[in-house]
Amino acid sequence: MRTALTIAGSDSSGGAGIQADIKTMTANGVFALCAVTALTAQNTTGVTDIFDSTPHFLAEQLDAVFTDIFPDAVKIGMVSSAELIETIAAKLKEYGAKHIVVDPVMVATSGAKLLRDDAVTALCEKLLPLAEVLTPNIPEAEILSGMTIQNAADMERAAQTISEKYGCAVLCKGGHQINDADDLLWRDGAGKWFKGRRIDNPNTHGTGCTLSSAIASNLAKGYDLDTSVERAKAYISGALAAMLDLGHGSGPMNHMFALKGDFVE
Ligand SMILES: Nc1ncnc2c1ncn2[C@@H]1O[C@H](COP(=O)(O)OP(=O)(O)OP(=O)(O)O)[C@@H](O)[C@H]1O
Ligand SMILES: Cc1ncc(CO)c(N)n1
Repeated sequence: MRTALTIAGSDSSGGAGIQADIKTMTANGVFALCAVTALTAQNTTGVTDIFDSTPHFLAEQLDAVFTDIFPDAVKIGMVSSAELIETIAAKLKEYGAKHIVVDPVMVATSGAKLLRDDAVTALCEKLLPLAEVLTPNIPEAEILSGMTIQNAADMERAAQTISEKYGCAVLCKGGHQINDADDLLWRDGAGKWFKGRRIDNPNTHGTGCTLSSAIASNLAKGYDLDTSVERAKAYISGALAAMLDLGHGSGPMNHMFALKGDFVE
């Protein structure tokens, strides 16, 4: 069985972060490994508190994983401080990790800030150059490119700028602002649009975590990047289309939409 590692924060509401990643990897047929960067006290209406792992304890988790079950792909999500980012970058280099997907998580769907301002530089200098693909949404792409994005042409310019700056592919997500379900992949000097069917579902908590984990799962299984993005979009469309409705805010998706009924021996 292929394996994928998520390095991310825990979401107590189960819809984003490590929990979304593990469900996504499992649903996509790979064995999920995890290293927790932080605990968040969070639900569908917001984040009330964050408790960071120490850099030492994060390094211990990464050593434990890489020296035993070497992951076929790695997904990185919420990492709130420069010290934790530096720890991850050093360990990924030490072990020669492959197929690294970085979701540059900065702000939660609910508006909570998940990355400290002083950590943006560490993210850009240490982690982004290790990535095979980055998956920013529009506000994140604006910060990483230093440009304002108002339309599809701006998305293309920003993705190209980020890709050239950090030497990796960039999947800029149209998200909830421009072309809801249309994402742009910029790689090797050219852009390709992945058009999605817009699903009228207000419950989008954890969509970014889910998409990046689905891409990592497909890379782990040996698919090329274009195919991995295509398959990840099909997966997230299925999870959104299942129309789960939990909680008082923007709720989680049904990651297990393809499971049929209860397990019986
Ligand atoms: N209503 C929708 N219908 C279909 N696909 C959608 C919809 N909303 C988002 N998506 C898709 O979900 C994926 C994640 O994109 P999104 O822009 O929501 O990420 P994000 O803003 O990083 O997520 P998060 O809210 O978890 O931080 C993308 O592939 C996007 O096209
Ligand atoms: C732990 C965690 N990671 C990422 C996100 C982004 O959706 C979130 N809300 N919570």
